[in-house]
Amino acid sequence: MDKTIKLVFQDGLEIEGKPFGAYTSTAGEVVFNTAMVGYNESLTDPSYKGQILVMTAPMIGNYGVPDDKAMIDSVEEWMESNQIQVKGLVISYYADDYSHWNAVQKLGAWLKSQNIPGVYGVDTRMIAKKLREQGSTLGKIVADTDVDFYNPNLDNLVAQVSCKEVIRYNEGADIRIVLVDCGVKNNIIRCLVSRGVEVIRVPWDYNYETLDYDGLFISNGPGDPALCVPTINHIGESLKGDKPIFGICLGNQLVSLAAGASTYKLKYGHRSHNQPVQLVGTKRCFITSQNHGYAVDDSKLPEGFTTFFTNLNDGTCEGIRHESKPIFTVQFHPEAMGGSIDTEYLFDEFIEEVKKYKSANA
Ligand SMILES: N[C@@H](CCC(=O)O)C(=O)O
Repeated sequence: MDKTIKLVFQDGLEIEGKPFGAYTSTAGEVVFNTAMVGYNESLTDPSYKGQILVMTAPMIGNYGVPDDKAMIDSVEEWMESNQIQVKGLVISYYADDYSHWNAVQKLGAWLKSQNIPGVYGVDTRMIAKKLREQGSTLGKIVADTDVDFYNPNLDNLVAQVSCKEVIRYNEGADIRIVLVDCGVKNNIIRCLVSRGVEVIRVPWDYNYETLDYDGLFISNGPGDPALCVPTINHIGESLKGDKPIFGICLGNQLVSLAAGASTYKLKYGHRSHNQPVQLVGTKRCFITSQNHGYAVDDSKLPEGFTTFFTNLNDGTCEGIRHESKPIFTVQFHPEAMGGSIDTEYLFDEFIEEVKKYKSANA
């Protein structure tokens, strides 16, 4: 008889599916992503640490998996980090046969090689509707043995995915950017390096004020932002100075917390590549790539800060900026990967601000 595998929710709902990837049990927070493409990028995005990812695109696996070991300029060429970060993957139709010019293996084989279970043959749109109505919930994938539910948001996931030592890219360039790695996606490094700057990637709790640098970047990352106390304290010190600061996703939340704002958990988060955001004060809308469960409460921002972008679906805060200093942060992902690149220009604006700062302080 063919093996089966179950997705079990905390409220008792059990959904039986077919296994692919590793035949093993796991637990985490169940989240859904409605993007039509980008499963390789999502699976390796460190912000998904501790989560069981439900992808609602009807067919997954059809374009295979590229070489996850291939490197360009010291970062994985095709992936967003050096390993699969999700705890498990749940999809509707699994395409075991793949066809794409850069694919080297099947999705199922790749999951198996990293001991990550997959469930297919389930109604992922029903699961998305359930999570939208009830909110994010814990769940588990049960193969041969049962496991306990696990809440990743109680753990310091950032410490697990951050680099352990300082890494420099494009060393010797004129402009030096400190990148606080809370679980950085590789495309953020690519977006900075391709603009000709040196990137000094430091661990999440590193005291970067000991370094010689011109601009500060705070990365994306997993879990509850309020747990990143050392990072928040370091950013608090930086906010007193004049160096340009740019933060993405968790970076937006950490800069906001350091400034004195608060964060809260959204009912089910934003995870897709078609989230519309409005640049406050204009009628300009950008389509953005997103992956987050928490948000900044902009109903009471600290003095000097104002809302940068607003989500046009639910009105939530999509970033803040300082009224007089070159400090701005966004909840969405301007580096995309996969997703729309409408807002990649924010990297250019950041580097321009850093250049201005550097020449004014030369
Ligand atoms: N972990 C945070 C940030 C996600 C990210 O940086 O991608 C959240 O879920 O809201």
